[in-house]
Amino acid sequence: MRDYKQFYINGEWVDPQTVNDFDVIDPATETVCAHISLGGEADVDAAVAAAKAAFKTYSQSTIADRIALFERIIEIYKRRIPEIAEAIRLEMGAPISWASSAQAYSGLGHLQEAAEVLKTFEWEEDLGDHRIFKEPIGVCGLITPWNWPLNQVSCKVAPALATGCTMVLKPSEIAPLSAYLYAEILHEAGVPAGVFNLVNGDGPTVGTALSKHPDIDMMSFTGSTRAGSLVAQNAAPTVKRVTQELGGKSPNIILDDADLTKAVKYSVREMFSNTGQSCNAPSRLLVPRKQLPEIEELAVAAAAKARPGDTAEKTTNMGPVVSDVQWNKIQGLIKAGIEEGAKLLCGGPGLPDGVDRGYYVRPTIFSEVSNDMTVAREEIFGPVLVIIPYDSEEEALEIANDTVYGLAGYIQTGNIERGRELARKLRVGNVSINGVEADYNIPFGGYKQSGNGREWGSHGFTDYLEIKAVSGYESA
Ligand SMILES: NC(=O)c1ccc[n+]([C@@H]2O[C@H](COP(=O)([O-])OP(=O)(O)OC[C@H]3O[C@@H](n4cnc5c(N)ncnc54)[C@H](O)[C@@H]3O)[C@@H](O)[C@H]2O)c1
Repeated sequence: MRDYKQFYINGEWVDPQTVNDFDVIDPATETVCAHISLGGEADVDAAVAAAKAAFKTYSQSTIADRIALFERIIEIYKRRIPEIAEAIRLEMGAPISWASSAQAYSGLGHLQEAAEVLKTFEWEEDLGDHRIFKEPIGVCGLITPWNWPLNQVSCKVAPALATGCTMVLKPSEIAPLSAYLYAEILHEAGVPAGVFNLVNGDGPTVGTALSKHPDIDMMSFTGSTRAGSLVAQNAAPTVKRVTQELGGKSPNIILDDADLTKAVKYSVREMFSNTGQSCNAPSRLLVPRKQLPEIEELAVAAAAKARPGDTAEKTTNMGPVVSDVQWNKIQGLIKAGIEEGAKLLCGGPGLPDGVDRGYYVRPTIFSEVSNDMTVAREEIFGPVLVIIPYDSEEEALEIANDTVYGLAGYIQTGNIERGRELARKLRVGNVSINGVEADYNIPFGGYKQSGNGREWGSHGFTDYLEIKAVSGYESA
């Protein structure tokens, strides 16, 4: 078993100031797969001091230097993909085929995109007698969750590095292994000492210390709405910028002109991917009431394709959920669905057939759900889909927007123009029509309690930049 107990501060691997070991659990086997250390305020102070000192020179580095740095990072990342995939499999239970493709490659995608954006990004513009400069904001505190571990790390570190910021990363203590490898990659690529620092730890200790720190200029947080709100509250006295990517309960509207077989197959597969643990999962399936019986039948058939099992096995397409805490929470929500009168189409409480260990959840679909039921309102973060019937497109839109969240929306239709019109009326940051996937160059983020700020691509640079207007550029 590898030792992951050190922190990466000022270009070196260092021991924590106080010993505080923590077990990382493989959720597929419920066994310890690694040990990390949980840091404290003193570790945060050392990392922030290193980042603050490094900002003086790194913020002045040339764009050509940063592009060359990204090229080195990308090469090393590619070489280490099999190790990264294995780390993600162990830390959060992604089946190896999924960990090697979607999960590991998402970290690479953000690096490649940032390198591309760097080549053409406009760092200044002239407005009459004035010049507007975009400058790195300073020292950034980055806090990430366990569900897409390197996707989240990379979509923060890449724009921070590209814009000339320095940073302290605190990955999820539940899934910290791939972030450790990421730090090794940055070290090998020659990221200057102090530019990137990693301190492991829990939210209430290290997360709070970062949020409150007077020498941190911005916090970029991804995780639950509960913790994101605490970060903002702790950051408020020092008036630092806070960007948040939080939870979701995203609607997926099947319109009455959709190809039902294709639409339902896609909708169920998309909901169950990553074992339902995606903030933008299409978790509320809104369907025309008159087509409900046919859709229910198609949905059950699609759910039968989910194969929960050994995460090391290439044919497994559904892993466990990340922890016993999440497993128990999901069981409670499934029971609430049954008690509140939703119709259970498949799945339900307990472990899937043939599984006797691991935090596996039965792929579950509820139908005849109304939007005020607990399963329609709360983010479940597991393989649980709810089907909500509607009687008109207006009603579908009303139900879709009737949530505190506003991260993503999905539309299935045979008429693309109709889908585009409806997309404009959804109060969400990202809409996918007919299964078109997001690209790394589009902005990603939410309306309402799903957060603020946008990550990914050139829009993602904005969160890490200050704007300076210099008057005195009048032409002679
Ligand atoms: N919108 C997005 O882009 C996006 C992406 C992934 C996950 N999520 C959301 O994340 C949640 C699941 O992740 P999770 O369970 O790891 O969430 P979480 O909020 O419990 O933890 C996320 C991170 O925040 C830290 N944290 C916890 N309490 C904190 C505090 N008081 N101060 C500072 N940091 C604190 C944790 O240690 C972890 O690193 C879901 O709600 C999901 O929707 C959102």
